[in-house]
Amino acid sequence: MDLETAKNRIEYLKEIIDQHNYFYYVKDDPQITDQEYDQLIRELIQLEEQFPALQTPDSPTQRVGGEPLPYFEKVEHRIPMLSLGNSFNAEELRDFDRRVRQGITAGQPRYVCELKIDGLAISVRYENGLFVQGSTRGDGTIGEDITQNLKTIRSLPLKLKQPLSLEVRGEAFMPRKAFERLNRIRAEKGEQLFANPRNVAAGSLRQLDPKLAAERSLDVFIYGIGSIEGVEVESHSQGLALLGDLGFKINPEMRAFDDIEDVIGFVEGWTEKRGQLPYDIDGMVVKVNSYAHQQELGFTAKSPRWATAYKFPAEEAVTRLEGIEVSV
Ligand SMILES: NC(=O)c1cc2c(=O)c3cc(F)ccc3oc2nc1N
Repeated sequence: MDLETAKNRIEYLKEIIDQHNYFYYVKDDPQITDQEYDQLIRELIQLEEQFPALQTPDSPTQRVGGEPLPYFEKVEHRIPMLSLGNSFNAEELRDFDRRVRQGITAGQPRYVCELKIDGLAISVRYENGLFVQGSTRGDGTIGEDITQNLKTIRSLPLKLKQPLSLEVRGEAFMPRKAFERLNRIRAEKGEQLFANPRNVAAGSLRQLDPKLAAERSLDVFIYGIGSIEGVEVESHSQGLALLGDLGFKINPEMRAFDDIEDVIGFVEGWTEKRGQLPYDIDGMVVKVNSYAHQQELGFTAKSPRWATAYKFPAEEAVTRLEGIEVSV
């Protein structure tokens, strides 16, 4: 095969494998069998080995990086990654609503409510549509560069559907089934079990060997735009729709409401239902939808005034201790 033919075949294979990655890992709706997929990947690996000059960083074969890193570089967030203030009950959500209404000068607030995924907050930067860097929140201003580990998360695109330059925020997590499978294997080996999926996700992404991260079946939901060039976005819901169109995995359970009483009904409804989800959530996030309203409301030293995390009441973890029941 000559270079030109190989170049065309490699471009075709990258495109088709990216599409099938999207269907399988982002839409959870595979269009071909695993065998057909593996055949495509194997052909691309062979062609890139035969024609090394044609291998590019955004190739699906580049997801599991090279050798373990000696340490993580530091990354300064251009837009600080803040943390959410908490609301613990309906009355505190009403207080949040009152503060929002006092803080905006025009219009009524519209709220977007999302599941609060219990994982590790990450920031991912794309330039002209290509994944260039991923980092942890760190202290909100300085995080750790975990690019090599984040590239192993198949639901995080290496190449966007449009060549945009932007920075997105999301939560990397371990699905509960993967967590249970991992602990079963550790139990068989007599190793200490992990306490919860969140610890495993954080631990897997903050260790230095990308091959280990690649084995942990991690996943991600993208929940916000840190910064974006060349596109006017006016609201959080519009931003999420754009992120979905670009190929990001967006959590489908978000809902928008105009009345805080409806927000309260929605978040309290999830207190019971959360056990049905294939991943852990530790609450709900309520955000003011309009970016103009968010701009007016601004931030405290460490949190946005336009969002709050509704924390579920602590689950009654009942343990049997020498025959008596205690709630912890
Ligand atoms: N864990 C989450 O599922 C989740 C977390 C955050 C944040 O931490 C967060 C922090 C901010 F300063 C602003 C918005 C945010 O929105 C968020 N939205 C989410 N869905």
